[in-house]
Amino acid sequence: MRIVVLAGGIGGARFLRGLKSAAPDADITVIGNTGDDIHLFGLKVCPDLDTVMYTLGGGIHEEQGWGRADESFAVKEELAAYGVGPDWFGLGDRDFATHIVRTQMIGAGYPLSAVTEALCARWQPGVRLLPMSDDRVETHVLIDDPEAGADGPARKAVHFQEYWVRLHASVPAHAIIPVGAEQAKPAPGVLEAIAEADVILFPPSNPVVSIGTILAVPGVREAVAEAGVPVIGLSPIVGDAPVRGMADKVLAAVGVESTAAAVARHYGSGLLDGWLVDTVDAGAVEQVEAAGIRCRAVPLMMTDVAATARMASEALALAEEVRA
Ligand SMILES: O=c1nc2n(C[C@H](O)[C@H](O)[C@H](O)CO)c3cc(O)ccc3cc-2c(=O)[nH]1
Repeated sequence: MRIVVLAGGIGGARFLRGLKSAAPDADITVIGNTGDDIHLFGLKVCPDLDTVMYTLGGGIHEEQGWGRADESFAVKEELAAYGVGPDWFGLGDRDFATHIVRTQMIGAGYPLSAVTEALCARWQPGVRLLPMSDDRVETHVLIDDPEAGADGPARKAVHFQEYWVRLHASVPAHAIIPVGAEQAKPAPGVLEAIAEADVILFPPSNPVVSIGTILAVPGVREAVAEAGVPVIGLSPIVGDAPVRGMADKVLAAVGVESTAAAVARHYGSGLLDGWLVDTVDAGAVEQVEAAGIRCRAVPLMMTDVAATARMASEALALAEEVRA
C-alpha cells in the first residue's frame, strides 16, 4: 500500500513512527512542511524535515521532540560570547552539523529535495521524505508592534520561529503569511506521490502553519482533492485544546475555532473524506458527518508508539470504510 502523509514537525513525526509500526510493509512518502525553515548564522535550518528525519532515524531528543539526543551547545555558547545571536533559538552542536552539510550542498547547487535525500541516507528514516518545495517559502506572522511609534505602522511581520519560540505565541496573531508559497513549485516527486497514493493522511499536525502551508504550494491542494483515494485526517485538537503546541493561536488568526469539528470543516469535505476525533470529542462526530466527512471517535493521545500505532490503524480502517 502506498501512503502519502503531509507532515509538520513533532506531531507528524510521532504519528509517522506509529504508522510505520502499524503498517510495516507500506510504502510511505512524507511531504514535509518547509515554511518553518529559517536562515541563521548563514545556515539553512529545516526544523520540520529534521524532526521527521531524526525521530524516524533514532536521533531525536525524545522529551523535547526536536533537536538531537545527547546534544551539547558549545557553538551556541561561543557565538553568544561574540555577542552573535539570536540566543532564543537552541541549535546544538550535533544539529549544527546537519545545517552545515545542508547549506554546503545547497551552495554547491543541489536542490533541497536532493539534500534531504542525502541527509536521509545517513538516518534511514524508512520513509521517503520530500520537502513540499525546493523553493524558499517562509511563514511570517503579523503581530502588534510593541515599539510602534504614533505615525508608523502598528503591526509588523515576524518569522514564524520568532513568534513560536521567542514570543511563545503569547501575542495575538492577526495573519499567517506563507511568504513565497504562491510562487513555489512542488518539489520533484510530490505531485507524483499524491497521484499514485492509495491513501493520503493528515496527521495531528498544525492545520494552519504545517499542513496548511503544504496545501498552499500551488498544485498540492488540487492534487490531494483530485487523487481519487481516501484522504483521512486526525484531529490535533482534543477537548477544545491543542494536544501540544499552540495551534489554537494560529487557528484564531485564520478565524477557526479550536475544536475538532471546526478544524475538520476548515479542511472541508472537498479535501477530507474521513476525520478521527478523540473519544472526549465524541459529541463532534455528528457535526463533522453533517459537513459531509465520515467521522469516528477513537483515543488520539500519542502516549507511546503502541498507542500511536492504534491511531494509525484506525485511520487506515476509516480509509477502507470510505473507499467501500
Ligand atoms: O521551542 C523551541 N523549539 C525549537 N525547535 C522546534 C521548532 O521551533 C518548532 O517546534 C517547529 O518549527 C514547529 O513545527 C527547533 C527545531 C529544530 O529543528 C532546531 C532547533 C530548534 C530550536 C527550538 C527552540 O529553541 N525552542
